[in-house]
Amino acid sequence: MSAQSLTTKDLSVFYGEKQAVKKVSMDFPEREVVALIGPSGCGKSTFLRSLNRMNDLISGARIEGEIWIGDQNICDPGTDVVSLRQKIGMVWQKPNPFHKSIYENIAFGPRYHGIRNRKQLDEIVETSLRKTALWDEVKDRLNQSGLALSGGQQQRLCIARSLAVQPNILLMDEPASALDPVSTAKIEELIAELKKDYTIVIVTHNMQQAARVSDRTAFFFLGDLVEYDDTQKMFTNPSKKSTDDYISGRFG
Ligand SMILES: Nc1ncnc2c1ncn2[C@@H]1O[C@H](COP(=O)(O)OP(=O)(O)OP(=O)(O)O)[C@@H](O)[C@H]1O
Repeated sequence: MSAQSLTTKDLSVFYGEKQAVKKVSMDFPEREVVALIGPSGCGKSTFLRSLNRMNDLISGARIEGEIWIGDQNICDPGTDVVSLRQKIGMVWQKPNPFHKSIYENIAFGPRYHGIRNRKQLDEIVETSLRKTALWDEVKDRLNQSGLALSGGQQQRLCIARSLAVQPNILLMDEPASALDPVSTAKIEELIAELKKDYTIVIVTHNMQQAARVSDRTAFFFLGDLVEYDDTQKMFTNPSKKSTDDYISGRFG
């Protein structure tokens, strides 16, 4: 099993008594993009956050079931969540660069994980910024604050920051919903490029975006995984009526 393979088995997530995700079993093919869609409150973000144990940070949240990355069940209590989150990066809806320079935003993670050599850090910064097509835009102002960039550039900086610690899997929670159409198109192009190297899971409310960027699509409703199939099939000939209703805008 490769470190890029991701599988959930009967994964449930609870907030106190409330069950937000109900026994979801999914396989995420390596180096493909899977889109999670569904109406507000159906558990997409909760499910996504559980994949790198971010829900641990929410008091009262609890997981049941299994999440396999390669041959490791990351729900096991002995799991090192710091190294887990290194291997499974997360990009949030709103760009959230650190209050640091562009350079330091990228170098922070590798330094935290023990890399001190300046030349090595320089290389990581350049490579990460090139992967997100940001290098040419910022190479002459690496010491400027990351917050001085445009919203779209900030989001690409945050993606570059995730890549700097060499993850295998990227989780993205509505990564373009706060961005203008041009920046959104750049993020979508970037996702298409990144899937050559990474397994990507993206939550989106934008049906066109799901259709454009993903290989497979999962439709969630009230915490259940209703349907999971090739994106083309989901958008042209879904098996379930509720999927069809949602995709064609009849509810949600
Ligand atoms: N921190 C929390 N504490 C308690 N309940 C929560 C918490 N976060 C989410 N929930 C509840 O869990 C359910 C699923 O929420 P979640 O945010 O995962 O849905 P979603 O499909 O991602 O919604 P949206 O598309 O609006 O982001 C909702 O009923 C929500 O109210």
